[in-house]
Amino acid sequence: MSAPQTTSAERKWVIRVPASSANIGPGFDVLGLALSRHLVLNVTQTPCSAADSKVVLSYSGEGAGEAPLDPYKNLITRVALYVLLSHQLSFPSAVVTVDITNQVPFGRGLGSSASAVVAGVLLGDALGDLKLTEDRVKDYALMVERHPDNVTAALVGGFTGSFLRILDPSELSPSSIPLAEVLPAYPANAGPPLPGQEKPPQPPTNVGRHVKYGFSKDIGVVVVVPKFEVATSKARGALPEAYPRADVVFNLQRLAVLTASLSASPLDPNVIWEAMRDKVHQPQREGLIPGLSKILNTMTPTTHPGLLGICLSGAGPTILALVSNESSSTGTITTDDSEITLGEAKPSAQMSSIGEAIKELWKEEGIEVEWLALQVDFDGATLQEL
Ligand SMILES: Nc1ncnc2c1ncn2[C@@H]1O[C@H](COP(=O)(O)OP(=O)(O)OP(=O)(O)O)[C@@H](O)[C@H]1O
Ligand SMILES: N[C@@H](CCO)C(=O)O
Repeated sequence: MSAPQTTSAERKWVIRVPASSANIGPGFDVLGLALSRHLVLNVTQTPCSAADSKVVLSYSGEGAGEAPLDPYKNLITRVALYVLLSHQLSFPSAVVTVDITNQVPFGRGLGSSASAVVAGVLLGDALGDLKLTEDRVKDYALMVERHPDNVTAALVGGFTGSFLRILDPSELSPSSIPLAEVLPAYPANAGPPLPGQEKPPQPPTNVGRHVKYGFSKDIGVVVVVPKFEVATSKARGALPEAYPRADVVFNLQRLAVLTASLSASPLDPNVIWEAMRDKVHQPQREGLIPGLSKILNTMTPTTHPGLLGICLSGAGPTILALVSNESSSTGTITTDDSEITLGEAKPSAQMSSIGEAIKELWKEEGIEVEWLALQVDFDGATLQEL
């Protein structure tokens, strides 16, 4: 490994990555929608001697108290270190402070790990002065989070479709290294990797490919977030290895219609609602998310005017409802339960009634929830040097 890079002046960056919802019904491991909640890193790098070098994390918001503050254990800084090591670099000879503010709840199906991984790649990019392209950032993120739906939406923003490319034999070895080698577990008395150790290869190029679909500005988003977590690994463990052909066709037909129907004018609630139904992951996850099928089948455009479609968000347990946006605006408001701020949408009467209706249905299952009115984040991840 080369000596850590040295710097001559203080540098500061802000890294901002949106939350995301994956699948959007039939698009399992394909579709993603970036949402207006954010993970924000304020980073300062102050030059110092190699002996005084350190990385200091502070953390507030979602996951505070749970996310490690040791830079060799925190997901964000471990990913940054992976990017640096694969360029034969390490953390710089500097005091690096990373102030993390997180609005993306853990394990709820709102893409917290994808936001953290994308933020980590951008942190490594900044600290190593690597000037990675967007595609290269995606390659690194996909080496850690190995399905592309949340990562793509968090990185590029908006409504996305993505796939993993079939790799040539020559590319297979760097892409198939185990996650434990990409992100090694450092010892309990954590410290930097020893020189000569832990040099993961750089990923192949263009590991994932994506498109951005149109998404009507007339659509608002209500997310209903239960007060319990479902780990993505557990939710994936609930899925079978093989599916009946009829179920695959059911999803493919709806996926094709859904991607175009969300940018149509006028929006057709009956088409969108039906196109957001799924047979390959939602029914299988019912056991982990009590009341899921009841809610998805009870809430329709007929019973709840303004509702366009409804689905599980990512691996759950959050439910995502797309709602006609016409009378909402962005701002700060107070509801019965909480103050809603920071880019969330001021809910229209229809959004409020849909959020409350889902909350009531979940109450019947003994599950407490919080609902939020959000908008789509069309910008995606940003790295800004101050
Ligand atoms: N900001 C963060 N800082 C550190 N670790 C994080 C951060 N965000 C997420 N993580 C890690 O990722 C885990 C959550 O990942 P998981 O894939 O289970 O859920 P999710 O990404 O929120 O859901 P989904 O992928 O279904 O949208 C957390 O328990 C934590 O270990
Ligand atoms: N497509 C993934 C999203 C979760 O990260 C799943 O549903 O398991």
